[in-house]
Amino acid sequence: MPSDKPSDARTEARIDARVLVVDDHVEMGRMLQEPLADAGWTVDLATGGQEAVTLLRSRVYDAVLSDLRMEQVDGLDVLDAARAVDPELPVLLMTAFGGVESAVEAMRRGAYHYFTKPFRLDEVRLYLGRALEDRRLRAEHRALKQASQERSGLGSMVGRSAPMRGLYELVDRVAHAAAPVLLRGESGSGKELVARALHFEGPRAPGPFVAVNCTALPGPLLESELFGHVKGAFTGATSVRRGLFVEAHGGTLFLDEIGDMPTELQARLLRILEDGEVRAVGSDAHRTVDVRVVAATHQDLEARVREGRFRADLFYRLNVVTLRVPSLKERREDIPQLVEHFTARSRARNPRSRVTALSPEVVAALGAMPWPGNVRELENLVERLVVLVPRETVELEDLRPHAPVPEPEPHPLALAQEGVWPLRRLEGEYIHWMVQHCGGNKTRAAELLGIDVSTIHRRERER
Ligand SMILES: Nc1ncnc2c1ncn2[C@@H]1O[C@H](COP(=O)(O)OP(=O)(O)OP(=O)(O)O)[C@@H](O)[C@H]1O
Repeated sequence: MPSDKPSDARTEARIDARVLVVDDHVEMGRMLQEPLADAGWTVDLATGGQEAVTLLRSRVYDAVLSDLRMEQVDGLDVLDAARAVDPELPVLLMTAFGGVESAVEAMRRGAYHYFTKPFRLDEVRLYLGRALEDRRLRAEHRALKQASQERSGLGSMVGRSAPMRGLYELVDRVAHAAAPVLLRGESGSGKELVARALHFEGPRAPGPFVAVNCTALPGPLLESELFGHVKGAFTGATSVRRGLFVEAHGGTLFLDEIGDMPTELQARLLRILEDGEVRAVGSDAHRTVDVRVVAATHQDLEARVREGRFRADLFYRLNVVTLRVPSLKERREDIPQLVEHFTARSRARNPRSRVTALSPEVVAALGAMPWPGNVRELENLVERLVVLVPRETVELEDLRPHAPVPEPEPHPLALAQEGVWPLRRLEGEYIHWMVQHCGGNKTRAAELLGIDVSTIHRRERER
């Protein structure tokens, strides 16, 4: 039986939609057309199932309202045709009293709702409105999900330098494999971003991405956080905890700072990686989970293995696929693009800021800084400038209080004034000066010098 009338207010909202009404009695179709058009929808009429099927294949509809019993092509055929062109297209059927059996069959095949004749027009309008609203919400949800995936996939990573291009290629390949991954790289270089990209670029994207920092919790807490615990497993375990491995089922578990994981937990982690079975603290039962582990570290894991602080067997298991995330120093040419990206992001977060850009001198100075804290440090500095500088363009004097701006190197011509330098030496010094002047961006320096970037690399080696 059709359920009770929907009473929710959301059906009141007007939605721009195109509805197909199907009935082989023209008058019946016309009778429905007007009130539905009054509700704000565009209504097409099909006189019979055959015409409806043709229309469905040639136009995009948002909902179908069809009579169930029709000559030749009936409502069930219309339903099948509608679902073949768009499995989410809501189909509502009208049936005479006595046709309930086929209406039930229609519901089984995916119809949204059925009305038993005689029905009231406001009832049809209400259910149709609800179907359209559900469809709109579903589309909206899909769009949001896709946008958030793009934000989390490779699309969220900034930088076109050679090391980053190499990394993207590897991420793309590794995302589709099942083996655990070890990410290595300095603190703040973007390891978590890479872990997310591995998740969202691969087949596990619809599943959960769960991140945990192994240094954030003391051993026993980390253990129950990861593997879960049963009620009463230890003092204070007043409720059941599923654990992050179970939460990440079907997805990815990101174990940040794996080098700091206590050795007892390392043994348990190894067992899960080997047989996929998790046992909650205080429980005898095992649960099989399907989780891809991505671990990250900025430490020298080989040294920790030698010191007996990291299990060699776990290290070998994790080290099958290793990706190295380059430090910011190794990809200085990405700094201008990162600066632009973080400026735009900070502006969006601080709408009262007047800053729209950093001057080319500031960008060049940022390009020459050492960046021990990598991208995170650059991101924080840009945010500070966007919040604090009361001008549209950030100049060098704005930067000085916030960062150790390197003194510009003297121009080689000034140095050479004292004596005579062979032309080749002057050329070498000039190339070096230009690279510094461009904040380490060799591509830009090569452009300004009118030479190939490989010449810069060669001359630097000779220097
Ligand atoms: N290529 C990149 N493009 C854009 N933003 C980046 C990039 N790399 C890093 N970031 C940003 O820099 C910050 C630090 O990155 P992330 O947390 O991924 O580093 P991490 O290597 O995991 O650091 P830690 O070792 O300290 O955990 C984040 O805000 C991240 O969004």
